[in-house]
Amino acid sequence: MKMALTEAKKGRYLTYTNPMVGAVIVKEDRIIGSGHHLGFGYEHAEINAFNNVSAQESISGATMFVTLEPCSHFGKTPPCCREIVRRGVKEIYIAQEDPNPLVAGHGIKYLKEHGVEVHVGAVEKTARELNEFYNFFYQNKRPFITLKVAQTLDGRISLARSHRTYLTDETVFENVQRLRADYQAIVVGSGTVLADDPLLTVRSMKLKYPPVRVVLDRSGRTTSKYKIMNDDAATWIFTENEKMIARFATSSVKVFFKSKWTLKKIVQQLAQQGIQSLLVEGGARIQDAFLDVPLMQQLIVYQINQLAGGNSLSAFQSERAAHSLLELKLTERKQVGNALRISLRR
Ligand SMILES: NC(=O)C1=CN([C@@H]2O[C@H](COP(=O)(O)OP(=O)(O)OC[C@H]3O[C@@H](n4cnc5c(N)ncnc54)[C@H](OP(=O)(O)O)[C@@H]3O)[C@@H](O)[C@H]2O)C=CC1
Ligand SMILES: Nc1c(N[C@@H]2O[C@H](COP(=O)(O)O)[C@@H](O)[C@H]2O)[nH]c(=O)[nH]c1=O
Ligand SMILES: [Zn+2]
Repeated sequence: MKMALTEAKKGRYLTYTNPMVGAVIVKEDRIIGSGHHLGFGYEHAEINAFNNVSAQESISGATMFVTLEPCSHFGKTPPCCREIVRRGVKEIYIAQEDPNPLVAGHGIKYLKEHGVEVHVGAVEKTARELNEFYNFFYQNKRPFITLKVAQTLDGRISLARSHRTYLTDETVFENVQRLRADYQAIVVGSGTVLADDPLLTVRSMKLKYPPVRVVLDRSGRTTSKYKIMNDDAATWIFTENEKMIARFATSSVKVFFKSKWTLKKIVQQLAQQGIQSLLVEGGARIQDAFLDVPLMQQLIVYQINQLAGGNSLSAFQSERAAHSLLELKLTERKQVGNALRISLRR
C-alpha cells in the first residue's frame, strides 16, 4: 500500500477536484503492474495499473492495492470496480472509502457481490492525509479553509492600512508559492487589492489548474486596472454593488452579485462551484471576518523578528467587539527564510 501511495503522489497538481489515487497489482508475491490517476478527466489509477501490466502476465487471480475505493459510477471514465471484476482480480486492499456520494460504499459493495475478497483500512491515515481537502469537502460539504498571514513579532501585517509593507524575504515567497499551488482558490478583500495590487498567482510552477483568485468587494471598489483582474488565472468577485456586472462585462472576470452576501453564503457559493479548498491571504478585515464566523480549519503564520508598534495594522482587525478567544493547536513550527513559519489547527 505504501507503494500505491507513492504512485498516487505522481498525480499531484494534475487531478484538480479529483483525488490523487495510486494502485499496485501483485501476483505470486511479484508486482506485475502499478499506476496512478493521471489527471482530471483521464484514466483512473486502477485502469492505468492494468494498462501497465505486460502482455505476458495474467492478471486473473491477482491482488490489487489501491489507495481509494474503486469507483462505481459512469463519470468521465467507466466504473473501475467493473473492470477489476472483469480482469479477474481475486483480492483487493483499499486504504479508504471514497467520501464522494457518487461512490461512497457502492464500489466496495459491487466488488464483494462479485466475489472479490475486500479489505478496507490499510495505511488509512496516510491515505486520508494525502487527499485531505477532498475528504474534508465531501465529509463537511464545504471547503477546507486556511488563513495565511505574514506578520511582525507584535502581530502586525502592515505599517499602515493604505499601503503594503514588505515583511518576508524571497525564501518565504517561494514557500508561499508552493502553498498556493495546493489550493483551488485564494481569497482577498478589496482593501488588499487597493493597497497592495497583488497578482495572487503561482509563478514558480506552470500549473494546469491554477487557483481561482477570489476578491471580496462588497461596495465595489475594484476596477479592471488592478493586476488581479488579468488573465493569468481566473478571477471571481463577490459584490453587493450591481454596477460591477457592467464594469466587468467585457472581461473574463466573473461577478457574483447579491444584494446581501454573508461570508457563510460566499463559502456556500464557492462550494457549489466545486471549490474544495481556500487559502485566505488577507487583509486585516477579511481575516477577522473568517475568525468571527469561524470558518477556518488552519492558520499559517510567517512571523518575522521585527516590531512595528504604533498604529500599525493587526493581522485580525475590524470594528466588531471581540468576544472570545479561539484556541488553536500547534502542528508545526519551522524557520523559513527570515520568518518562523507556525502552523496551527482548530
Ligand atoms: N502581511 C500580510 O500577510 C498581508 C497584509 N495585508 C495588508 O492588509 C491591509 C488591507 O487590509 P484591510 O484594509 O483590512 O482590507 P481587506 O483586504 O481585509 O479588505 C476589506 C474589505 O473587504 C470587503 N469585504 C467583503 N466582505 C467582507 C466581510 N464579510 N467582512 C469584512 N469585509 C468584507 C469590505 O469592503 P467594503 O468596505 O466595500 O464593505 C472591506 O472594506 C493592507 O495594508 C495590506 O497591505 C494584506 C494581505 C496580507
Ligand atoms: N481518481 C480515482 C477515482 N476517483 C473517483 O471518481 C471521481 C471522478 O470521476 P471522473 O470524473 O469520472 O474521473 C472522483 O470524485 C472520485 O469519486 N476513483 C477510482 O476508482 N480511481 C481513481 O483513480
Ligand atoms: Zn475509477
